[in-house]
Amino acid sequence: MTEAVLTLNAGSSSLKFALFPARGDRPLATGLADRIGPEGTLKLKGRDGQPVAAAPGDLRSHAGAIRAVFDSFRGQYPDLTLRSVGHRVVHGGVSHAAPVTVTATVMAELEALAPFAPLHQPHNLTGIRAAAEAFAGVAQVACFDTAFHRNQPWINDAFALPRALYDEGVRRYGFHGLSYDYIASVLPGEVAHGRVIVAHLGNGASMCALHNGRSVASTMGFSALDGLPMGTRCGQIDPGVLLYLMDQKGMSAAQISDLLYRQSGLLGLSGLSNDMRMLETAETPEAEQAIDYFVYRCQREIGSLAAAVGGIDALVFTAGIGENSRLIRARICARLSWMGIELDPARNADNGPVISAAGAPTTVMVIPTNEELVIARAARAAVGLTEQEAA
Ligand SMILES: Nc1ncnc2c1ncn2[C@@H]1O[C@H](COP(=O)(O)OP(=O)(O)O)[C@@H](O)[C@H]1O
Ligand SMILES: CC(=O)OP(=O)(O)O
Ligand SMILES: [Mg+2]
Repeated sequence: MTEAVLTLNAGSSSLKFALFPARGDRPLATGLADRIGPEGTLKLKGRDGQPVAAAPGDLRSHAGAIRAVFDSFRGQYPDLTLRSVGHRVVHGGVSHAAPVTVTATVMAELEALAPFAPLHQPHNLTGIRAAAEAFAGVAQVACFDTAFHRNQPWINDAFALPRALYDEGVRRYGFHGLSYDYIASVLPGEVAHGRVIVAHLGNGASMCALHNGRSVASTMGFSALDGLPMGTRCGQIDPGVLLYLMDQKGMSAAQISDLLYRQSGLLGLSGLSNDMRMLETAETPEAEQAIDYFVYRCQREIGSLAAAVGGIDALVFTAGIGENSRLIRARICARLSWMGIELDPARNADNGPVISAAGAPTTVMVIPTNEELVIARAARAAVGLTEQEAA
């Protein structure tokens, strides 16, 4: 019998899967269901990363896609027993500082948080409902992007608004916590207990200042819009702009939401693409300005987070841009020599793990993130599977 846990990361139109064994860090298989609906597609990879044929299935719904993925995995592992399903859930609100097994009460609580993360949370909950339908009786475990930040000091949790708003949940939650949790768990000994800034630079992008492996401050706040500019999100913005859009241009909340979440950031500035790879090769002045803006805001946020923890021992790059773009890393670090940051160009070209120059006071690293593994560990723990690595 192959005992396994499934992890699920639900986006608006895609679902990422990984099947993990009862013990060990390497997935047995991974999958991506894209454009769920009439034109849904399913791509699967085996343990060696090679593509595997998908079983036929109904990709019009999330539940259908989940079943098709699991049937495909069962084709590879005929004696597969699923012990639990772990889900990335973007928002856990004020109370969830750890993963939780989903009950009807928990589900109602998470539904009530949907207005706080309108473009992420509903999809996460669809994933939970679909998995519960596809695998009746199997534990569904919610793992929150916000949980890792819940113990930040009040001063980083609050806005300078009337207290009643704080009390009703208008706080700086911070996101990408599963990614930061993973990075904190693999930091090398000499920096693990120190002060570290982790730059999660993907399509969504944020940074987090860690001290002794715990989150002290982060760039995202109440929503996943704040802080750094992103693929299509604006990042930090003067709230006066929103008042102007409402009062003077008569824009509705839905229109403003679409503008800030889907039409801004790298896409809005470049007029070309949200994809950093494309901007790096495009030779338009607007694409260059979009990169300049991204780099500059990264530098400013690093300075701000360093101030929050009183100076740093290490800077870690992760996620799509952070792991792969030597250009962006070099450009961000170029103006940070005042913080003891100096890159070794050859190490940077090799994508790390250590990319700082020998003898530089601040260690700079590239560490690939692994949100799936954090989810898998929580899904195992929830059903009492222990974590010793299989021999
Ligand atoms: N080699 C590369 N050079 C520059 N950017 C890259 C490279 N590989 C991936 N990226 C960028 O990483 C981003 C996607 O990051 P990812 O962490 O996968 O995002 P998400 O999980 O939020 O969808 C895109 O902007 C993509 O262009
Ligand atoms: C919270 C968040 O921004 O997530 P993502 O980067 O997956 O959009
Ligand atoms: Mg991501």
